[in-house]
Amino acid sequence: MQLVTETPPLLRLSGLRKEFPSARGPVVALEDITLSIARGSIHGIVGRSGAGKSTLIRCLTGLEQPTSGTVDLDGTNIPALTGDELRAVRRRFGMVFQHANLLDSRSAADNIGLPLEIAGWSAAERRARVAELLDLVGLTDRADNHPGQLSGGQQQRVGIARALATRPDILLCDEPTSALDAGTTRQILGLLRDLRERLGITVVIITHEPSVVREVCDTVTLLADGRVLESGAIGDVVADAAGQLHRDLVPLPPLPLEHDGGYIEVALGDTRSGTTSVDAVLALLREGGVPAEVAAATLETIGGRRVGRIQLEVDPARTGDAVRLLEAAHLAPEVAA
Ligand SMILES: Nc1ncnc2c1ncn2[C@@H]1O[C@H](COP(=O)(O)OP(=O)(O)OP(=O)(O)O)[C@@H](O)[C@H]1O
Repeated sequence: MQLVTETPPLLRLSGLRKEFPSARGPVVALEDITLSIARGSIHGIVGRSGAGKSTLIRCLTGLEQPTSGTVDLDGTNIPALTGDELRAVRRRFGMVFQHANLLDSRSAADNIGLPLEIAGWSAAERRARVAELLDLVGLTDRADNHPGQLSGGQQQRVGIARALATRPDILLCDEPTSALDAGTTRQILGLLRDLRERLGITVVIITHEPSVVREVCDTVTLLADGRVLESGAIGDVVADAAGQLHRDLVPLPPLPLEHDGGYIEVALGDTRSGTTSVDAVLALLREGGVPAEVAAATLETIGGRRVGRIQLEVDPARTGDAVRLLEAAHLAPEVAA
């Protein structure tokens, strides 16, 4: 983790703004986006629908011209490029999508080789590279299968191999596991981590799934309404008990459908405000004269940091007292609605 955050950024976005014209005036899709992505890191971009994730990716890859700001890739400002230079820089990005969108008429090997054909590689060079790529994604024995003979996870592996064919520096993955079940998702995330280790490639993952970020990302950016709301190393963002990413990445089970309002949530573990245990929270409330019970709790290691959340049930008439006691101890309580 330390190594990843200390290496110089491969991508640096600065003051990025994107406006779209519309009949009702300009729509601001991105506003003052400044963030860095370290070489060899796995960076997650999260945010609700409409937050600006797709627009950001399109600006990164030069498919969309930002209204202002810079996208610096290794010292090259992508929005300033045109023609051949822009086409060359686009080849430094490999794209993986939710659905692999493979050609049914072609075998796995021939799907993987397609970008090499387009780039003018000879048949012999293609064969050697495709064999390497099939091995890299663990599909050597499936080379001759057509997409219809492959599972969803295997198809996604072919999609990843195809994205890596021309040796890009950055693998941009747009919701790569959204169409997959939990087990297959873990395998694909394991593959992405493995590729980063073996190839040193930088991976950017757009996702709405907090579990993806928890499992595989070193750093993360939360977008909301076109702005960066939070950004940083996973261990740091989960330690900010008042932050949105802390709540998203350290989930608790939902509250009972019908309840009388006596539920309070508090961060546990090694947060920025100190270390908190379940026992300490319960003792604090008991000593303050507000009995509480644990309705749910979670504690896990994320980004090398032990963090969690606890859901407390208190007498609804004493919720305010409980909140005051917890606030006095700097525990950032939240009354669960
Ligand atoms: N070509 C366009 N013309 C006008 N408005 C656009 C255009 N593209 C995006 N927008 C607007 O910009 C904002 C950000 O959209 P964007 O598609 O980047 O969000 P997103 O986070 O990728 O959402 P989703 O997860 O649903 O794909 C939205 O308000 C959207 O309506």
